[in-house]
Amino acid sequence: MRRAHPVEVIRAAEAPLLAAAETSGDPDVVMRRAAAGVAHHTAALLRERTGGVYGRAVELLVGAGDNGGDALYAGAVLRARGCRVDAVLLDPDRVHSRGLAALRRAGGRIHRVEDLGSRVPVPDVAIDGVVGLGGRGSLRAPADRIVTGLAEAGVPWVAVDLPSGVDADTGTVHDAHVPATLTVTFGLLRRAHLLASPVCGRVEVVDIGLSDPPIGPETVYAPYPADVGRRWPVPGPADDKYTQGVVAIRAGSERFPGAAVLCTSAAVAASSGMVRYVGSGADPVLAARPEVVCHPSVAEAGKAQAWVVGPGAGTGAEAIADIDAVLARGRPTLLDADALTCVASHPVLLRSATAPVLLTPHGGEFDRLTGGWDRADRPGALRRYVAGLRERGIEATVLLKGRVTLIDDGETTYSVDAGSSWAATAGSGDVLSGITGALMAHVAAVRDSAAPDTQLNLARAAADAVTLHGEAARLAAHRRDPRPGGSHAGPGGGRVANHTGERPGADVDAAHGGGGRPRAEGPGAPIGASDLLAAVPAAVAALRSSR
Ligand SMILES: NC(=O)C1=CN([C@@H]2O[C@H](COP(=O)(O)OP(=O)(O)OC[C@H]3O[C@@H](n4cnc5c(N)ncnc54)[C@H](O)[C@@H]3O)[C@@H](O)[C@H]2O)[C@@H](O)CC1
Repeated sequence: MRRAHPVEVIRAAEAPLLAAAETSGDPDVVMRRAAAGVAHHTAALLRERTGGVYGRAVELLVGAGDNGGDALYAGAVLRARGCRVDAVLLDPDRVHSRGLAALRRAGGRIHRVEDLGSRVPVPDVAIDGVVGLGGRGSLRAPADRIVTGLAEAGVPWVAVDLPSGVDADTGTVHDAHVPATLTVTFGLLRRAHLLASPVCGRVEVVDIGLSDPPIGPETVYAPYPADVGRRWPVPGPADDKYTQGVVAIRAGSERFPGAAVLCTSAAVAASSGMVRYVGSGADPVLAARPEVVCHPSVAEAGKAQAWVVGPGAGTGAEAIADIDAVLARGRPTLLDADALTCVASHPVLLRSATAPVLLTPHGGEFDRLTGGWDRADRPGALRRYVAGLRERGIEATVLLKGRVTLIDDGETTYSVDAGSSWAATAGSGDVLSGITGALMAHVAAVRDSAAPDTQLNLARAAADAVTLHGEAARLAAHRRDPRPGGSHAGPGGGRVANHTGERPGADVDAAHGGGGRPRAEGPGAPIGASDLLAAVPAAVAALRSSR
């Protein structure tokens, strides 16, 4: 698992290093170490983009704090490697004076913002040293104007520590922010690197000598794709269809028969156990997947280790009665879509739950459940909602969907960046429910046979399912890419996305890019939920073979 920490923990981990630097008589020794890393990775980006480093133009946008100091020292290193370096000081009276002197000595040029006028030379790369850990809120004028101008000109941004305009702890991306192609941070990931990964670009961590800090309730986790692959359930020599987990699905309605097909088919594709179905969509479900076992009612369904209720299932009296009946069966249950609407209007329903529940709202459904939530603090709003449910005695885990999906069980937050936004398509949530339900059934079956008294780690299972779903979307979109190597890579489809950083086409598209909006997802083509579903086996294979 990757781990990311709150600012308080980072500052505490840095304190002994900084104290030692002070007493050594070289107070900037740590900063220079950090800056050397920034320069190293910026040079690598320059080589990638322009084929070299010598003679390339670098612009530094420098704020008042130590983040600006890092940028100035990095500029001095790049200058020594032959770059032309221009530093724009946003607050010349409070600039880091020793960093500034170092850049001057190296031959860098220094500008005040007001002296820039209508200067338009476009650098090969821009370094964001506006704010780091000490940043609060949106980029302010005139930094916002400079950032937007360069981003629209297609200049890649390297963020020092984290992109300015992104809150380090909440990961909130303010309207005016730096859309980074690359973020270079120091020693430890900050929460924002996992919570706001799409605007961080590739994240590089430079070793500055920090020790591992303690983990706590504010630590954010993200699974490595290879770990998800290692955990993914596949049948072993002693397995049969029951030992791998049976998931039962109550989904679909006259109005939404497709939800039943997508959800059950995804569960079939995700694991080799068994899938039961209850609902009005038995005919289309069987036409798509004859191996699904259909039942006339919840009461008549056979044994299942986990249940999924809600995709397209309706919100009427019958649907509500079925939610109640499913919860009363005492098995881990995933509540999605219409079931969440029912729970929002009848919160008492959750009282029937005698086993863990996983709620999987998107932002709008989370609005309904909470009566409105603080969008400036996504992880905080989620944690508070889960804590409220747990106070009511409900053993709940909540998965808040998005490009970056958050999962919280009251003690642990997982953050999963899908790595692309191709999955933002109708029916994709039904596929996610099926995958997640199958995985829940598997972990419940393993738990029941090995250690029935232990708690289920539903949050981790959900994080694994979201990782697979994102990978399936990416593969589906890329398999249609006719460029050599971009598509038709066959099952496994090539390299698995590095979800901390890889953002194909991480640049900013001027056509769409007012304010530095990230460009769409590089190569690939839009997909539907059926395409995503069809890519599930390839995604399992890709994760299982990733290292
Ligand atoms: N402490 C350490 O050990 C190290 C710190 N380093 C760097 O130091 C940074 C932290 O430095 P600081 O604590 O000085 O804080 P920052 O440099 O992040 O920012 C502080 C300044 O920015 C202003 N500010 C806050 N929000 C703003 C906004 N939206 N627009 C404009 N100005 C704003 C504040 O008023 C304050 O003057 C780290 O992010 C990292 O880059 C590195 O040198 C590595 C070592």
